[in-house]
Amino acid sequence: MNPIVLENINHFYDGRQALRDLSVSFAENQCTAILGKSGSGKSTLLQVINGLVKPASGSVTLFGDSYQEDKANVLRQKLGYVIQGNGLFPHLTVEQNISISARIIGYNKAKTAAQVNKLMTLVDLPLSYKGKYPYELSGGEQQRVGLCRALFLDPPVLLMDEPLSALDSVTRLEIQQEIIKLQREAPRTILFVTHDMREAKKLADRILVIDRGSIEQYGAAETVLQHPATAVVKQLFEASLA
Ligand SMILES: Nc1ncnc2c1ncn2[C@@H]1O[C@H](COP(=O)(O)OP(=O)(O)OP(=O)(O)O)[C@@H](O)[C@H]1O
Repeated sequence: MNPIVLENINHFYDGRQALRDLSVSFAENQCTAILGKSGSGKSTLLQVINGLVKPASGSVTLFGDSYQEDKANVLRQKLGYVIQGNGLFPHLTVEQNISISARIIGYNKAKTAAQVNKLMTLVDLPLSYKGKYPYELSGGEQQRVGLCRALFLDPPVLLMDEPLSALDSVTRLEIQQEIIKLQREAPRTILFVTHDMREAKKLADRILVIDRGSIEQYGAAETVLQHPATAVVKQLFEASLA
């Protein structure tokens, strides 16, 4: 069973169509890069999957369940979500940011601390940063904290919306390596939005290209990169590598 299945999704903002009869499913433990021009619907697609956006029509099935069945909270716990610019709470410390969902699941102090330590170590954040506030961290460190927060409940699905786009190329490379390491040690289903073809090539098993809310091409990363199916995909790849 594929953990994420979308069928005939349509969504509109102020009458403008953002997703257009989109049907797609994502296989367990595969990493998919979502590519497309600005405004093509990539973020909306992730938000439909995590239940932040309720589509005008169509169905979203996660692990065999839909959001309609009063299971939204349980479903959301299966999804880690990392956004561009990290979305950390400025008034909370690194430790508090990472463990914000501890209460939902009823972790005690010891379990919470152990999970924070484990995740910070995994992404190479010094444990001495636990008491720091986001403004005291660099952009790359903040992004790592965002990643730890998304992974706190050990979700089987990780959704990342341009997690590395604001970072310098060295930090970007480091966090890409950490994502690869994470995926090797504890594979999960990852969907990440990126504008960077090299990043897609490095991290993704599969590539999904969307344009004006519809799927332009979806397949194994190598196949899509070597054989762009349409002029839109070709143009996107050329622009990204220029
Ligand atoms: N909250 C909103 N209210 C109104 N329109 C929106 C909203 N969110 C997105 N849109 C519009 O829906 C379309 C798809 O937006 P979306 O953010 O999903 O695209 P995207 O591919 O992620 O873009 P980008 O690469 O620039 O982040 C765009 O035309 C956008 O302007």
